[in-house]
Amino acid sequence: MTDEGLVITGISKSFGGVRVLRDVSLRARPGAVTALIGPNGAGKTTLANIVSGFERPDAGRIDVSGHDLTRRGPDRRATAGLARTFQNLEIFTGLTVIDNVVMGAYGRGGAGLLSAVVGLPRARRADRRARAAAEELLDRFRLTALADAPVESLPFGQAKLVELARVLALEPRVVVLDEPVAGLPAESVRAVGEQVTRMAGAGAAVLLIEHNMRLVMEISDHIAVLDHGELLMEGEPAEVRADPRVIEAYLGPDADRIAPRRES
Ligand SMILES: Nc1ncnc2c1ncn2[C@@H]1O[C@H](COP(=O)(O)OP(=O)(O)OP(=O)(O)O)[C@@H](O)[C@H]1O
Repeated sequence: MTDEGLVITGISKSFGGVRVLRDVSLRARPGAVTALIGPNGAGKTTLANIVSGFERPDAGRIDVSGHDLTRRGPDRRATAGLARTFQNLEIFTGLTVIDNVVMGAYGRGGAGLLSAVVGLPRARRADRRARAAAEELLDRFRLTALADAPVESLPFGQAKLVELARVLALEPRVVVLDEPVAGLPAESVRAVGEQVTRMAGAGAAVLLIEHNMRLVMEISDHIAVLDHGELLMEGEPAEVRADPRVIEAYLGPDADRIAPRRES
């Protein structure tokens, strides 16, 4: 069976009688970057919370790789191959850069952290594998020189890269990234963009929530626009950028100045 990636069907959600999402359906295909954009308060993070199991929808369902996960908690979704980053930095302070990434590599299975701590032989093998995977990721993110630095000593941009490397170490099939470049300097934005493209290139279904339109237009294969909790439209970057409804609701009249998608 072909992998369906992330399929969001008919999601609705209200908080205290206020409707935040109304019948939202959306698909993030494996091997592609699907962006979810829209004005502040449109409901993007709420949808990400529902996808990752931190909020329950009032209606609708969430499928990952053909499995209905609507009633599953975040842990069960992680086992099904779903990973998520948050608007705030989620790193393990008190650990080094490499140990942060190793934690991700443990998360994808093997002997588990507890048996590793106890020191079982199988766990030692898993530990070596996790370390090798983490070293490779640090190399990819150009963080090798900082491997043994305490993660909290890093500038925000680099700490964000560590977070992304940890998520990649999970080898997720579906990744939800909530504003991964907010507050990052241009150089880190480029590095994150490269890695997100690479994640999709490796076959992951990426759902990218982001306000940086230059990045969105450059790395997305498909864009969905949420406005007041409803899907306004979806399409390829060029279509979205030119759509009068999207310009009116979100992009503004300078939309044509946003860089087009790089042809590969
Ligand atoms: N737990 C909650 N209780 C009550 N209202 C909430 C809750 N979470 C979100 N909301 C409301 O739901 C609406 C959508 O918020 P959400 O954070 O999903 O939007 P967003 O599109 O992610 O915005 P931004 O781009 O600013 O991050 C907002 O009006 C917000 O105040």
